[in-house]
Amino acid sequence: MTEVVAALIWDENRFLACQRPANKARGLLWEFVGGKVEPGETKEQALIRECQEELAVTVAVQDVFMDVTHVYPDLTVHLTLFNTFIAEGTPQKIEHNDLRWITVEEIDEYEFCPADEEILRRLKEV
Ligand SMILES: Nc1nc2c([nH]c(=O)n2[C@H]2C[C@H](O)[C@@H](COP(=O)(O)OP(=O)(O)OP(=O)(O)O)O2)c(=O)[nH]1
Ligand SMILES: [Mg+2]
Repeated sequence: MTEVVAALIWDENRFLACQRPANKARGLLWEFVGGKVEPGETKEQALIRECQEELAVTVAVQDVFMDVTHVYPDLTVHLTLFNTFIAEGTPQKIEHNDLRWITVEEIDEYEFCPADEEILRRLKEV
């Protein structure tokens, strides 16, 4: 089981959707910014690191919005999605193919990673 952390970043009524690079697993699917927790890191530390590496922003990590487990052919992901806000910086497209601030009404226009489906359903409810 691979521990993955991701960030739900809101700006008023929009959240940040990130398109994965073409050359990685789940290439060109949309995701919440984040990545794998490294040995010796807490989930919060991993999420702050990933947001710095992938977006060049510093996030403040709040509570867990939701966690899900999904089995892919290549790995089983336990994804923990945190509510966060940007404490410093503006998201930069360092590694992603595209970045978009989207409303929950726009979710169906984007093809997200399969592990995110349950999360997106819940987002549409709130
Ligand atoms: N970050 C992120 N990963 C997700 C989401 N949904 C989902 O299925 N995943 C999967 C895709 C990847 O297989 C895995 C996360 O790996 P990653 O590629 O982001 O990991 P990483 O940033 O640490 O990159 P790397 O060092 O493995 O190259 O979890 C999501 O919403 N956000
Ligand atoms: Mg990542």
